[in-house]
Amino acid sequence: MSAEVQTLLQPRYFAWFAVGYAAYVFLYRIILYPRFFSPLRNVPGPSHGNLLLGHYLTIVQSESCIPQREWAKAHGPVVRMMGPFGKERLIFLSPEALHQIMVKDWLAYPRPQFMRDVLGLVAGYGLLTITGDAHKQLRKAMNPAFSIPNLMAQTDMYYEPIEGLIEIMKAQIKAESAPEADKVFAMYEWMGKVTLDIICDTAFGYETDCLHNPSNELAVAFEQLLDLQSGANLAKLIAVISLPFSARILASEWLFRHRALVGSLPFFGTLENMIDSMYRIRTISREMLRAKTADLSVAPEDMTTKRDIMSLLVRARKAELDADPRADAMTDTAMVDQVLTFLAAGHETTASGLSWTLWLLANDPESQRRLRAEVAPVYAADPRPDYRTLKSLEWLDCVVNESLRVLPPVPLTIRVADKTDYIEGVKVPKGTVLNIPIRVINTWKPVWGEDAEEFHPARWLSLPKGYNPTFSQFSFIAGPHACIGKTMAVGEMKAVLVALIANFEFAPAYPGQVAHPATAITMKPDDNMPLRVTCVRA
Ligand code: HEM
Repeated sequence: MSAEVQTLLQPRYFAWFAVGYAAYVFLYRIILYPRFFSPLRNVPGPSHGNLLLGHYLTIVQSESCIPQREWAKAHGPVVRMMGPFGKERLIFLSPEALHQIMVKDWLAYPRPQFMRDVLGLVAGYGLLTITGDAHKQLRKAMNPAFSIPNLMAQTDMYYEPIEGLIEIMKAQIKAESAPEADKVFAMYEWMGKVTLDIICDTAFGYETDCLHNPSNELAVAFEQLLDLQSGANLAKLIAVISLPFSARILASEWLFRHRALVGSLPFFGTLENMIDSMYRIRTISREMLRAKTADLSVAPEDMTTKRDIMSLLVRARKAELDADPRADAMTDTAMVDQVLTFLAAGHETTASGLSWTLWLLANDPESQRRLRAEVAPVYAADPRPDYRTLKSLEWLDCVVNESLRVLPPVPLTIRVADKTDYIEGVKVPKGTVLNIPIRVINTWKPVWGEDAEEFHPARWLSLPKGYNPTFSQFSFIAGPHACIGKTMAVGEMKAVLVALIANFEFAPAYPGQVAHPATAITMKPDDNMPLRVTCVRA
């Protein structure tokens, strides 16, 4: 080694290099580049925000999508905002841009790695985390479970949990000694139980009955996980997950056994409960899979019955291995991840959608009365309306569409540009993170008018001129990554609402009640949505 190289390797020179590099990052990447050199520097948007963190803290500490909505109002449908360390982010709202990002060039705009890692951890490495050919293949295998004939056959399975819910609520109201016989229910908690029972039964043929069994392990673990949902905890998770190998370590048995270590850490302590609940949910999913694999009725030729999600997966794997025992079939761990994806994606979203709908109806007695007038005779004729009947109820359709528009359970999604390209005439450099603020798109005044942020179900009876059926109400997004469970979720919400509205009247729990949407991945009421419930049907 030459003397010059030896000199350069001395610790004090290393320190100088480190200081020089940090100064370069700070001065050039964080201050100079976004202001003077970036091709995005002239895209309209808010001023640069915090020197180091940009608008990150504003976003994490605010109600979901509210800052983005204000920026879009001030700057228009293409907005530049700042992420941490000088990283620029773009917001796009127009149908043309959304079509390019989500539909036409979807492969060039995947979910960013940190998002896939977070989703993989809390919702399994499945449809939500893969892309390209692997995604196309899995989606094709899953589609039959969400076909209209399958959903029509499935609708009747929603009613056992729904009837259980109605019975419990009536009994609890009756037990109240107050003469007006009403009771405040934490509706989000009850919606969580009913949707968990429904998804476990319809998707996995697994009976949880968390409605009657509050200590059900799966329900308790999900409750614990959802209680931790907040922008701050999500930020901690993203910080941890960006470390190498952390995603796998966080899901490992070793960390579960040593989770107390995490609990003792300052700042990151809350991750202990997250590790605990995620591990328990995985264990139960593994049990569901084991039971299903052992169920001999899930035979490859049995295509008429057992079209639930897990049977489809188990059957596809069995057929693959029967044809070639050395085939590279899905492992048990990969199958558990699929189970987790459907449990997580299909349960809490629908519970939040239902809770927000009840909240909006509680604050709009006229819309609620009109809904009751529509559904009560249907319910009286048959308390288990089928798929077609649910679909035919016009006002119910307006209410569900409008609630999902104003308070979408998934308020925001993110993509990253995998190549440099132009969107809406803006040159978007490779690596730019794109914000798709669903809540802002859904309440965009140039499309929906001045009252865009208000709940008016009647607007669906006469849609505005600028309405685009794919991109104006974007709650399930569009394109190859669009929600596979959309039709199921809407049908399930309608079935629950028919029974609830036919039997009960909903009002705010106390005067001046305000809703507080808490967001991490989904947007849920952070106070479990207490509502005052009165029985209107014996
Ligand atoms: C009101 C209820 C629901 C809402 C608002 C909703 C919304 C969404 C959204 C916005 C996405 C796209 C996420 C992204 O790409 O960033 C998505 C994807 C997905 N949803 Fe839903 N969802 C709901 C219910 C369900 C149900 C009931 C299921 C299944 C039983 C489900 C399964 C999935 C899956 C598997 C994906 C990933 C699709 C893919 O990438 O191919 N969802 N959902």
